[in-house]
Amino acid sequence: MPTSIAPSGDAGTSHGAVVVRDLVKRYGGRPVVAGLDLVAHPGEVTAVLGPNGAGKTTTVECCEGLRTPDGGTVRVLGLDPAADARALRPRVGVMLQDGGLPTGARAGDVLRHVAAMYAAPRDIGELSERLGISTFARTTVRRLSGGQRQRLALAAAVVGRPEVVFLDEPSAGMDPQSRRAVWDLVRELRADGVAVVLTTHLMDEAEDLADHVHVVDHGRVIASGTVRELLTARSEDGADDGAGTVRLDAAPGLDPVALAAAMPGTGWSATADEPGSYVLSGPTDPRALAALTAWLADRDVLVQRLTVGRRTLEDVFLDLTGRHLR
Ligand SMILES: Nc1ncnc2c1ncn2[C@@H]1O[C@H](COP(=O)(O)OP(=O)(O)OP(=O)(O)O)[C@@H](O)[C@H]1O
Repeated sequence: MPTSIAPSGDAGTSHGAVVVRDLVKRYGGRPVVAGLDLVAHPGEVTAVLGPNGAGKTTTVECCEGLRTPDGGTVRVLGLDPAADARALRPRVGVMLQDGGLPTGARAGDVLRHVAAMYAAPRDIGELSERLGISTFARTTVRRLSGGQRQRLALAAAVVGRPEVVFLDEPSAGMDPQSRRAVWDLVRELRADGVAVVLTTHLMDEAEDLADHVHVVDHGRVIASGTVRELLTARSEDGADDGAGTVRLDAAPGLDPVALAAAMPGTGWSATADEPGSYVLSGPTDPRALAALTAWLADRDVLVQRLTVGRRTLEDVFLDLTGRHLR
């Protein structure tokens, strides 16, 4: 594996609003969560980032007490989510991927009903306004669009002023304006000291919001750290991977190892994404690009497209697994 980014070191501590240790969950004998560790702290956004089927939702559902783990331990605010469900209910907010909302009720009534279950709920009018719920408050849930349901589910998750909030793909299917409203609300929750656990396969969501990211694949955390730590992680040979990515389209069949070796310094890695499409990661500067184009010219290879960009969590995932997040 072309990296030495370590899974979270703090997963072994007992501190944290959410502490998951060595979690195992099987479906039909198949482990979909296979020894997963993570910790989420108050006043932080913790992102669980991974491709479809990585085990993110299953992990969060174990934290919510909706699934029973087959192994390992899960503690939320120091309590067992299954055994202590009653004590946790007023302290934990949950936004499920499918909304989990009663489909026959009107949106506004759903929110009022949920708010009434809490001792000191948020101001419903203010929450509805900022999430744009007022515009569809009289519409029944079954007639709402996917994005509207998401916003209602988010409002229902936070209306009771929880200490911990689990948000599963919170901005999936939303237009840019709604997404901004959701992200602003998440930042406000963090500022209020809430522990926010966010599952997503959207790298920009994780990059923009998360204080700490756990990258999950095949039911395990394969890398963990702040976004900055992950983007500037050091490769196995100790060289700095740097902050740059060069994407190159040219003839298929170029050797990625030779491509990386053509670059100045030791901090370069390269992968052949698909035939004729290459991604190089390393300290991108004018000298590096000159070396690359000279190497290609020496081999009479015509560049069809060459783009230079900053490294993203997508690149980190690609480096770790050889696959794309989506
Ligand atoms: N109730 C279930 N019974 C059987 N298999 C399940 C069940 N729930 C989930 N799975 C399987 O477990 C694996 C992990 O699913 P999970 O929903 O946890 O992944 P995910 O990372 O949240 O993916 P996505 O981003 O698509 O939501 C998938 O292969 C899924 O098909």
